[in-house]
Amino acid sequence: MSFELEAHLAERDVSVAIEVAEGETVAVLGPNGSGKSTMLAVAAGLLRPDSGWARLGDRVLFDLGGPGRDHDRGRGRWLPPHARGIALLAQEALLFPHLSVLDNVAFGSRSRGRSRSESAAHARVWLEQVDAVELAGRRPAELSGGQAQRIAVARALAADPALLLLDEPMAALDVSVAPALRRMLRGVLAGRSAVIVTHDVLDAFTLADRVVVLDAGRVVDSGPTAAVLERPRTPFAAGLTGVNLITGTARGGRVLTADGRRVDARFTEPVTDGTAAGVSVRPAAVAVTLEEPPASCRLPGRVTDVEPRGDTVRVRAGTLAADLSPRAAAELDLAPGATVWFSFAADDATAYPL
Ligand SMILES: Nc1ncnc2c1ncn2[C@@H]1O[C@H](COP(=O)(O)OP(=O)(O)OP(=O)(O)O)[C@@H](O)[C@H]1O
Repeated sequence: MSFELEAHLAERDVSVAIEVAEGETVAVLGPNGSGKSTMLAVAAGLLRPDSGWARLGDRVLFDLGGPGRDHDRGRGRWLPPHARGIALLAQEALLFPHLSVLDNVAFGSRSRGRSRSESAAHARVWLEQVDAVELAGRRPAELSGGQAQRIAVARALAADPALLLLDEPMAALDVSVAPALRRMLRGVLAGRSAVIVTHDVLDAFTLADRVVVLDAGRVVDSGPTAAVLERPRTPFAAGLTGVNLITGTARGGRVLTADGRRVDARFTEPVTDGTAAGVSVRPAAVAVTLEEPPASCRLPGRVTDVEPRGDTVRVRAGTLAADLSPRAAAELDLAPGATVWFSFAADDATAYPL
């Protein structure tokens, strides 16, 4: 079902909105404290905002009024968590420790009055979906973190939620088990309306149709995953994908930075002179020289960091980064504080309106 939410919380300085189309998975990304968990808690009914509203399908989940809202319908409505048709999956699996895996997954169905055998049969179907049938008889204490999270997914899905909320489901797991869980989630999220909070850009690329980027309690970017992450509008989004973001103003088919540098790049779409524009360029496409190069895209910088990364060396100067071969880095003999030039070919840089 489609989902729409708007929430304003003065005490937390959070004011956010999100839309999820029917069958779509939206990833919510943002630095610590940007409001991701707050947004999920409001959607799940665990936290009441000062104002805002939400609907799931054609049902109003809450309507506490707010800016631009027609207050005559459903005013003051606040459905409790269990009446929303929403399942929230937390970082930790939070299984009932005294119940077997099967009974954990069957719990919701049992508490809705279905028979024991019917609930168990239903639970087995969901255990199959998460590839964990063989764990049915175990207690939560006998599961690994990854296994417990699979069971939590089965339990959440067994309630047949119209919307699934996932709060960093991979965060508490060992990196070695995350890929298998990510694959499983990709299967169960297909065609389902879901919101996933994550710090991991790989989750966004693998699982989400669209992303919403939060910063300091506001939505600062949203759109199709590849467009938002490959053409970032914020330093945070650029940092997630590891691309350089250079911002400025469009002028005569180029981008003019605030300190007067001209950057040539391929524009993805026509832009009007004078409007804000961004340029993204991968660190691997950036060269570093000591002398000012003839390249048309060149920016001066003072080295802040030189970091070996396997077969490349990342050289940073403030927000600019370049990946050099170890040999090139050694020849330049770079150290923090050195003054250098970063340059790249216009063909390697993408410019877009901000
Ligand atoms: N229980 C609380 N009481 C008051 N303010 C809170 C509470 N929890 C969070 N906040 C504040 O609300 C804002 C949003 O926090 P929130 O936890 O939603 O961010 P987040 O993006 O989920 O962060 P993280 O990535 O660290 O989990 C922050 O300013 C935070 O300090």
